[in-house]
Amino acid sequence: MGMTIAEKMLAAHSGYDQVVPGQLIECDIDWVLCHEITTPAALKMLEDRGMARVFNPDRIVAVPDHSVPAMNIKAAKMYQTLKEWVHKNGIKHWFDVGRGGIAHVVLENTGLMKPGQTLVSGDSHTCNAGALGAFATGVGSTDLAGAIYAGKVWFKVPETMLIRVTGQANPGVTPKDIVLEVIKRIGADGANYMVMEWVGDYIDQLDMEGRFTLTNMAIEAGGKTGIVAVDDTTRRFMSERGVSPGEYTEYQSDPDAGYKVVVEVDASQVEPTIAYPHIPSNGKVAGSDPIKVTHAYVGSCTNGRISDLRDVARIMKGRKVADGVQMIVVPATQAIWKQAAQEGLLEIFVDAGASVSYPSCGACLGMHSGVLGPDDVCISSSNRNFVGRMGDPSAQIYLASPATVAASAVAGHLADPRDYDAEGNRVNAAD
Ligand SMILES: CC(C)[C@H](C(=O)O)[C@@H](O)C(=O)O
Ligand code: SF4
Repeated sequence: MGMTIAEKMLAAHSGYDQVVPGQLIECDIDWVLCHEITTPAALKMLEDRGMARVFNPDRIVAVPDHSVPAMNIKAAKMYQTLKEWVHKNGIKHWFDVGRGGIAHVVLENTGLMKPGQTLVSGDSHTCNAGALGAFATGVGSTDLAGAIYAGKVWFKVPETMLIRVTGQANPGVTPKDIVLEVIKRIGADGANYMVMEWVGDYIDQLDMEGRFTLTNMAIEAGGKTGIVAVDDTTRRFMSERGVSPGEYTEYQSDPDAGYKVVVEVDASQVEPTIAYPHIPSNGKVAGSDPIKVTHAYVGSCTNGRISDLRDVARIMKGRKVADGVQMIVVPATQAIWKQAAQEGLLEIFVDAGASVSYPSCGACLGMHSGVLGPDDVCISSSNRNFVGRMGDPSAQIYLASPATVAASAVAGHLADPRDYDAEGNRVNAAD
């Protein structure tokens, strides 16, 4: 039987010609991504065993992002631990505060991580990098320690779910809506320990930013990772980052590859979707209920990219954030922040009455810069709406595309991005 892309990559990294789902392999890891939250525990484990070394200082990318700039002494210490380790071990790719941003988005733009490679990190959204046609997955601190020490991790070869998205999405429908629709259909555990491989003409036409949004959310369906095969869009993205096709391996799934499940999505039938509290699979059509919001958040490794900010600016331009709503916009990286400034997007947000923050995970996981209080209601472009995720357990989090967040911030309640056309003109019933 043929193999899927994921199986081919895992075989190539474990010395086999062929692997099958369920097989245990010892996998060579090309890249280890480290941030300040989970890396200190891994380093402590190694230290306690007298194993404090790194397999290859050139193959580790370190980016503090969750609790930086530090908001308390504990966070400052975690940052120090990461930084001291980086300097002590000569870790080559260090993106300090002011030079980085959210680790996943920093990494995708460096040109370091290439198609066909393997990546682990002590972070569940590591699946993000699968959009490059790579195998990227989150691991716990013990496996992270193993990867830092030996450049290897044990995996059980996952089954693969094929998600075929065909047709043209209607205006106002973004990759975030597509992935929320898929998670709604299959459930928050629908892809448990499976690779989610995205194919179809909708994916073929999708830019890299949209593909990252799709693979980023694999974990919200329980997936081991998300993958999009390399095509001209990927090649162009890599060459814009100074990497030519000769420098990486492209894998395609065989026509007779075995898939555990096939999910068919007609993009033309998908509507702008909002995931209601408290689980990302709780999707409903945007505009169904005008529930009042107190917070609107644009950012995260799912939707804090330049195309997301442009989409928000399209709707915010010349408008105001509704009274009673606190809107926070967090460009995912320094480079995106700068680009947004150059394009005048940040000015649009500020003029609208939004607060523009520095690149970091920010309020996405309720650590700083916009923690929610009791009974707050937030519409967010991030990826998780679990109880207590962004702060107080009584707060309500609604997940949506950046456009839906912007439309809701202006309206002061959950709203429909289709109320605006591609130029940002109001098209449906006026407020
Ligand atoms: C802090 C980190 C371990 C965590 C993760 O693994 O995803 C965070 O990034 C999140 O989004 O919840
Ligand atoms: S932006 Fe949010 S989801 Fe992404 S890594 Fe940071 S905390 Fe996790």
